[in-house]
Amino acid sequence: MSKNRKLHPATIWRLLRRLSPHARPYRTKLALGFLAMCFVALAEIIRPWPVKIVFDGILIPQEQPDFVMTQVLSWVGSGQSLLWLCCIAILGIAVLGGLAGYVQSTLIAGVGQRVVADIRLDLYRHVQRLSHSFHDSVSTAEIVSRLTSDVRMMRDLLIEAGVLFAARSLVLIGTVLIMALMDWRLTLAAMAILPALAFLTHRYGGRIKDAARHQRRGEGRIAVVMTEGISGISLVKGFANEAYEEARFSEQNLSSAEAGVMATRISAEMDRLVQVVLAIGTCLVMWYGVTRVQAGGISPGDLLVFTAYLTTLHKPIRRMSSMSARVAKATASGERLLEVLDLNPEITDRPNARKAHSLRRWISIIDLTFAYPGCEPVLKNATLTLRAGETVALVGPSGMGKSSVAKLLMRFYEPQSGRILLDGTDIRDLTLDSLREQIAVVLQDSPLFAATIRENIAYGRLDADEEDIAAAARASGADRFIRRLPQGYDTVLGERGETLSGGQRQRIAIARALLRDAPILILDEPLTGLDRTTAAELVQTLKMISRDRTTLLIAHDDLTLSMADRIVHLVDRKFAEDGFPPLVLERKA
Ligand SMILES: Nc1ncnc2c1ncn2[C@@H]1O[C@H](COP(=O)(O)OP(=O)(O)OP(=O)(O)O)[C@@H](O)[C@H]1O
Repeated sequence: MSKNRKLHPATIWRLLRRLSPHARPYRTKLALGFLAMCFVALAEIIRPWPVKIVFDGILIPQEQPDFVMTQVLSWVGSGQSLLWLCCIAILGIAVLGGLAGYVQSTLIAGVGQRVVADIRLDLYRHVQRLSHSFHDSVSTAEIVSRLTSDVRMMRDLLIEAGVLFAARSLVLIGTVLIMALMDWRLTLAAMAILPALAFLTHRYGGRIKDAARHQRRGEGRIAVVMTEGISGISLVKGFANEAYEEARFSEQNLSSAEAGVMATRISAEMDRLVQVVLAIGTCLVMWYGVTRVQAGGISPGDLLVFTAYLTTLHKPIRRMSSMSARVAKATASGERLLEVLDLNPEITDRPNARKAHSLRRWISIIDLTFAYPGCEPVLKNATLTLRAGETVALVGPSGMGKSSVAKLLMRFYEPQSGRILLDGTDIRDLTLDSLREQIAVVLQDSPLFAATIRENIAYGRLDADEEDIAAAARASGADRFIRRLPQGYDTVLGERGETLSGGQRQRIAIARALLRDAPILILDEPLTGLDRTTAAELVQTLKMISRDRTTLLIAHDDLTLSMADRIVHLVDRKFAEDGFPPLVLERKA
């Protein structure tokens, strides 16, 4: 049996400790919920007593009534008024118990929802801050699944394990206490099945957790296949690969469903065995209880209370066993959440990092060696200087590492050795935010959001006003086509800006970069996929905006290269100035 097949109390404890701070702000509501829960437990415990009183006071009056009966009889007498009192008590218990139950459920469910929202926010914040290496290794859909369904399962853990466990324990302890006061021998007989129930819960909990973990993983994979199939719908249709996608989806779908069926089957199997054990318990109590009544140890009313209690007792025990299954499922989700929460961003601010105030904006890459985890180095002892305000074009065969240089400049990754200096300061001694504030980026396919054009441009500087946004759009040449759109700047774009043409998307991306007004500009193949006329127009715009900025231009084509002051080749993991044999490119006059 694998280590994970059991329901580990230590894991639950670790999860509760880690996640319970989120419940702390709701202490008052939880306390009120707990109070209501005590009322529910009390109602549950006193529920069978009016019937016992009717039995032992009216139907089969006892010669030697017990303490409770003596008190009731001396108070109310044994006539019609006792029957009335019992009826009113039954009603009262139902109404008040129901009310307390309502308060308990609504308060606790409300807190549960809020706690889930807080945990989700925390996780989202954390995921946003994790380094690129994490995002390289985990798919978007997988992250989304952790943020949604796994977090939802946490509510089960916090509420089920933390709160309802307490409620059910209260009922259990109270009932056992009263039973023991009434007749300890009969109580022992009723308790005889507890070890069997505990064993079943323990044994099946681990298996259910295992199956649930498989199901959750399967759901994560479904989300991945689904996201890819839907977001890449043009590709799927273009290659007429609908049937292939369907088969891929169907395989994951089936495997997740099978894991779900397995979890349900194990749950049902456990339920069946629990029922049998409970029936054995009832037989024991009935048999021994009748003997005790005949021997005069307890009254017939007491036996009635006992059998009623047995059902009361069974309920929390049964719920606890099904709860253990839910907790097991939630623990599997919780572990997945902790896996993410326990990760620390690899790239963070150094303790004495200071803010970047780039004045001259020259960049020196010195003796830099960099490799992606587990890969061959992309750069090896590479050295390059970008003087303040110049546009340096980086050229080289595809896959050589040009974009990686840009990512290293933005400190998305850490080099294995060497340094990158900004105005003479190692970028690792600058705060990450201030470093990235110095840089504006235009990529070959800059991502746009499914938001308005205005919001997409303003993403470059969130506090930009209307005039700044329009000015940036005018400078990038986007203003003309935006104004022709029926909703202008309020036009909501399709996912990833797909309702615009490639050239229009690039102009919006340039406007966004312009709005940032950063001293350093990274242009990573900004004209890819554009026709010659559009590209030529954009080159003019880019030339204008890169004039006073230190610009790293990653390019292949001569049109883009015409913007460069200097051309540098990336060959054999090093930078080399122009004139390198495979590419004969002229230095710009
Ligand atoms: N996140 C990553 N993890 C591992 N390897 C990566 C990662 N990103 C890029 N690579 C690899 O590093 C190498 C350099 O990639 P990079 O994107 O920097 O090349 P490039 O010169 O910009 O290519 P292109 O001109 O085609 O855009 C490639 O071999 C690529 O497969």
